[in-house]
Amino acid sequence: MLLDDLINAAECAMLIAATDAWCDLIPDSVNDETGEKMELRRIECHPDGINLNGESHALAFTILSRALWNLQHMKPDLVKKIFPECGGRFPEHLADMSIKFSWNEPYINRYTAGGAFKPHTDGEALSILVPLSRPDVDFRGGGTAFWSGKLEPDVASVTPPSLVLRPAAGTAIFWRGHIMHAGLAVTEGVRHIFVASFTLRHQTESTRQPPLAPGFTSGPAPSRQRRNPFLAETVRMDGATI
Ligand SMILES: O=C(O)CCC(=O)C(=O)O
Ligand SMILES: [Fe+2]
Repeated sequence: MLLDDLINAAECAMLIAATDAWCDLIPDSVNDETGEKMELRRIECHPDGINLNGESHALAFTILSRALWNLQHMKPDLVKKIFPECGGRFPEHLADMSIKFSWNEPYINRYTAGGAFKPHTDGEALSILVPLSRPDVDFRGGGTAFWSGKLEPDVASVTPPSLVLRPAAGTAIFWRGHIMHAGLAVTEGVRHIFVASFTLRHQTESTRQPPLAPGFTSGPAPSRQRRNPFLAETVRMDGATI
């Protein structure tokens, strides 16, 4: 499924600049066996991260909340199927959910000429990928390939894909975690994408309420009114939320 303009041009440019600055700072990864430079670098852009600038990490969270917001309005029935953890009452139950990412995702993948990502499945409930750079302007080749049906990665790598998507920068691609896909080789230029695979899960009491620092009191139990989990809330020293 495709969703136009999830990230605007200025936001794409900001994420690209932050990624390139990080790559300039940290020497290129080198293949341990061959000693060659890796043409695919994966830079963490986690909402809780600190490696890029603050705007990038905040934007990662915004991108995901925008994506879920749009999905729940455009495809409510599909979203109920994808996230059965929400008890079929998405989005009301979103307030009780937290995001469990695959590995250290979200990442920004940066492909230079020759860079590719072999066929694989992401394994979580939902994957979202947003190209940040412009096909045929910033890079040539590349794109995301998909295979329909059940096949092993080594079979997929010698089978023509069923679909290749090379959408405009800022357009989101969504797919389910069991679908075989790959990043096709970039032939020229640099291709940047934002990518995250995740499942929603219930927050436990321990994730909901971190232990208080010495000197702080927890105050009365918070009320169970529904809140938008994407809005930050401030807890006063007496425990009330403002
Ligand atoms: O580059 C692409 O189009 C695919 C990237 C991907 O599948 C991933 O990072 O998990
Ligand atoms: Fe993937």
